[in-house]
Amino acid sequence: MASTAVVADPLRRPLRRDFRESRVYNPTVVPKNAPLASTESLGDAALCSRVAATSCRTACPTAGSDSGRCSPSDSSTVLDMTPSSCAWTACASGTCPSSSGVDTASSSGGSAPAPSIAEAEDRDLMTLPCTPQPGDDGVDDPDGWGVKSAVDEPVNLAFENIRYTVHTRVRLRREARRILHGVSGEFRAGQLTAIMGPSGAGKSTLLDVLSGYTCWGVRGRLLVNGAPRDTRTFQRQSVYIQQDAALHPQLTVKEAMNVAAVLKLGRRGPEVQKTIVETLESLGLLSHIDTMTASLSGGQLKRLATALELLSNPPIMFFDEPTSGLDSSTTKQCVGVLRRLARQGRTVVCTIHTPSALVFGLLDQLYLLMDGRCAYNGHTANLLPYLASLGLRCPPYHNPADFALEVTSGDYGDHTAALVQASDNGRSQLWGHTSNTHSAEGALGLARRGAGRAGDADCESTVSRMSRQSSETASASVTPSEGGRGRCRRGRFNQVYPTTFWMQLYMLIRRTIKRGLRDRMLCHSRFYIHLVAGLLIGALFLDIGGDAAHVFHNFSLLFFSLMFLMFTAFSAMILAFPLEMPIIAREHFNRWYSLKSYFLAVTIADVPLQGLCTCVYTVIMYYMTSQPLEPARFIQYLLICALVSYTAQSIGLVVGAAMKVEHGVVFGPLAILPFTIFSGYFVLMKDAPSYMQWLFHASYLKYGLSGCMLAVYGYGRAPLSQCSDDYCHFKRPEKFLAETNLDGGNYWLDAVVLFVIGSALRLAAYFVLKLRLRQFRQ
Ligand SMILES: Nc1ncnc2c1ncn2[C@@H]1O[C@H](COP(=O)(O)OP(=O)(O)OP(=O)(O)O)[C@@H](O)[C@H]1O
Repeated sequence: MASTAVVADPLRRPLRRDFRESRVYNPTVVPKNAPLASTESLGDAALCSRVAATSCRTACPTAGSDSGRCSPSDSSTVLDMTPSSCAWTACASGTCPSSSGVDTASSSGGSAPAPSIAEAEDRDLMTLPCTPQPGDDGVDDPDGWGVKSAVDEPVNLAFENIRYTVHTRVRLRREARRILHGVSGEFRAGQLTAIMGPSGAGKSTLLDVLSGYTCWGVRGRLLVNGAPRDTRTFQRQSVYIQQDAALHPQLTVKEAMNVAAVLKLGRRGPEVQKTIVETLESLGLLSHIDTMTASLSGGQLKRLATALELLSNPPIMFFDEPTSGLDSSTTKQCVGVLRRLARQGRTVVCTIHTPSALVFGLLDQLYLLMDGRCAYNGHTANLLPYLASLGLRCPPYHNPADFALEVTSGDYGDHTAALVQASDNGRSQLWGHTSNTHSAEGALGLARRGAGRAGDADCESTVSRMSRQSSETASASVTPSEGGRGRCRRGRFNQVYPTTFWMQLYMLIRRTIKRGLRDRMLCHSRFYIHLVAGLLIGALFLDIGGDAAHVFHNFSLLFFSLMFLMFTAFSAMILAFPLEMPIIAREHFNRWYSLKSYFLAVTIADVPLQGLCTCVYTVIMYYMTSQPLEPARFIQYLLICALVSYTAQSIGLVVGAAMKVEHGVVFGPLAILPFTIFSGYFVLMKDAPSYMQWLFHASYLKYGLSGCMLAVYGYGRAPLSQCSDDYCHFKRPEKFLAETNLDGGNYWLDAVVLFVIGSALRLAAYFVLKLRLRQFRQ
């Protein structure tokens, strides 16, 4: 009976309690020399209990069985398929959770309602003085996926009447489309909640909305620990790990963790290193600490994405399809990790597709969506009774998760109205709790103790309260809520980050340079392309620079060189943002850094490489083609080339920020071609129709070409000494400048205009990126 007290009052458990500690929660309750259940029987008992909640086929262990092994249930149980119809008996008398010891409603040795998987596991954990087993939440844990640290402040999240509308264009008409139709619910600390539903039901959308990732177009009420959600605080409390674990492939696990630690914790040192090691160890990644991210498996990538966000020990974690692409064993382990995170007092919410019966049993709460409405909101163990109450009986030998999806997909007819009504679109609390569940009551306890702001001593559901308030004020349906436009904008872009702007910039520049150096395609090949092109062009136009007979060829050479540098600089940049967008979205959303520091880092980090490439090409070409070997002229020429590269990079940044890779590759060159036409090389400005001459002023390449020509031929250059023809009309350089309409030019003005255009475009690229990021999240 001692253990009864423990289980009956889970609220007394300390908040900062390691999951493993729960096994010996109250050592005084259980005598030291109490008989222990065998490892085997415990494992089987846990397994039996898990299956009990999901499928009664193998749920009911033989009453009084010492072995504790599962035995097939009788046919009536099979047909009934409701967990409550299953008998639950202790697996090993005296040590395992006896019915009398756990549930006061069930008498010793008699039949008691079958616990859910969560109940059974937690019962095991809370009452048994057993030796810690691998996978102490009931999941086999060969990799040691235990998670150690508990949260400081648990957080309950409630939402009421959430509506989300998107605006799409159909045949040039803007049409509003409602994705979420006034759903409500509550996700509690200490529980693992899964959002399930058929494809397109709105699972990811709901997660996006609840996490704050999507906020434009959202209406409804969101409460955190009973108080209206404060976006900034919530950002600090929560992390969102999206479906595709977008990570930098060129970093090792350790490097990725180090960057995350500095940016998320704002400090380094031995303490932080210890945290990193512990986090990696707890997620089974320590042995891969020096592995490049690109070499990690899908499951390891997802774990790394979790580890990165776990560093800041957030009390709320959102996971979008964390098990997608994983095999059944890894899926089980992955959900086991989420469950452990929840057991440490976190609110863990994930979307999941067709979980197996075993995985389904690891979930605490289920939020079932169909067509943007809530079909069920309650404990996983109550799902089948709930459906049965609506006349939807799960066929024998069927996975309850599959059955729920079939029902919501319409395989058994259209039950949308009945399901939405029965769940009151998520408001109903009828199915939320099972008696004696660690999860539910534990969460309530956490909420009571940790969430003082809620001040909700009588455990009245936040949703119920919100509903009541809504009906009292009768304004819920029209009140622009926390998700409203203005709040959304302010909240997202004026965040407070754990580190200063300069530290973010420093870390991001370091990371970008490191990645760049390891990216052979973008870094090494870029360098060699410039080297080879310099040699080729130098060989083709060998020694023509000082020959008055080849002034026009030299003009073409200088123009081509500008074009070459322009295209290479542009091409390198159009890929920068589109490929990184998922990473930027995740890291920026999870408060690693501001967009400003990221943008600046990306643009600064490319300067050394682009500068080196420009120098390599220019030096080789300049020397081989015998341009004037005067330091001032060479420096002026190099500067103009660098400024053209800078401006072309800026255009690449604008295109990269505005378009997807595939669009950028097609439309990008079109964005820079007009600059070449209006550069003054093909048609002189004075020869163009007067109504088109302004376009020459808008072409930055015109300033580049003018600057180059002035650097090479301008400012009183002496007549060319060489003339390989009988007659050389342009022996005097100023004559050629006059011919090309460049004689009145000013080198420094060209340089300044180029710099201004390049900088203005960069600023534009920043705002385009900001806009794009916003669209990316819609
Ligand atoms: N920005 C948007 N514009 C137009 N429609 C959208 C937008 N976002 C979501 N939708 C639509 O809303 C519905 C729900 O999308 P969501 O991605 O949330 O579904 P889901 O349940 O997560 O699906 P899946 O399981 O296939 O990932 C889909 O029909 C989708 O096409």
